[in-house]
Amino acid sequence: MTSELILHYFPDLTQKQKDQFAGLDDLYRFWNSRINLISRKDIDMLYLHHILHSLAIAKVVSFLPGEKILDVGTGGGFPGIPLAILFPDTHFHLVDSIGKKVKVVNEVALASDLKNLVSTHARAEQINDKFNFVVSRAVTRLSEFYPWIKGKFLKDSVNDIQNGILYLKGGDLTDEIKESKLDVTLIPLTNYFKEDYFETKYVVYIPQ
Ligand SMILES: C[S@@+](CC[C@H](N)C(=O)[O-])C[C@H]1O[C@@H](n2cnc3c(N)ncnc32)[C@H](O)[C@@H]1O
Repeated sequence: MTSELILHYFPDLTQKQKDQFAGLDDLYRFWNSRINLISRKDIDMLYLHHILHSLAIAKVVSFLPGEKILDVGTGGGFPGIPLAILFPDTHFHLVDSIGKKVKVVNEVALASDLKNLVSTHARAEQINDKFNFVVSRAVTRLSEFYPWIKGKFLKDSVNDIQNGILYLKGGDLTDEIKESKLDVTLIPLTNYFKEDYFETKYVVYIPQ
C-alpha cells in the first residue's frame, strides 16, 4: 500500500499535498521504530488503516478555510495530520495526554511543512478554546468523550454541515450510542471506499 491509494480517492491533490502524503511513510517508519505509535505489523498498512481512514472524515464534510478543528487523543497524529494536509487553510489543534506522542506529532508536522497545525500535550478537558468541529479516533466511549468537549463549539456554523463531532468508530455501536443518549448519525465508510477494511467502520456525526 502506498500513497497512490490516497490519490485514487482524492484525485485533486496538489503536488505539495502528494509529496506530503508520500513523505509520511518514511517519517512514521522512523518515529515508530523509536516510540510505539502503530503496531509493528500495521506500519505496512499505514496508508489504508491510518491515513485513508483518517481522511474518511473529509468524505463527510469539507472543512472550510479559517475553520478550527480539534483532534482529541490524536496519538501519532490520526486523524489530524492527514486532514491538515488535505485542508491546508483550516486550523488544526491536536491534543494528547501523552507527551512523547505529541513530540512525534510536532516532528512529523515540521518535516511535512504543516503550518496550519499546532499540537499540545494536554487532556482534552483542559483545552479552553472553541472549534467548528471535534474529530477523534479510538479514544473512548461516547458517553465519556462527550462531557470532555461539549462546551467547546463555536455557535455559528459557516459550513453546509452544522458544527459538531466527527468520530471514527467501528463495530456494533448500538449499545454505546444508546448509553450516550446523543443525537447520532452513523455514516458507513462503505459509502466511499471499496476496501474490506472499511466494512464495519463509520463516521459518527453528532451535531451541536
Ligand atoms: C488508542 S490511542 C488512538 C490514537 C489516535 N487517535 C489513532 O487513532 O491512532 C488513544 C489516545 O488517546 C489519548 N487520550 C486518552 N484520553 C485523553 C484525554 N482525556 N485527552 C487527551 N488525550 C487522551 C491517549 O493518550 C492515546 O494516545
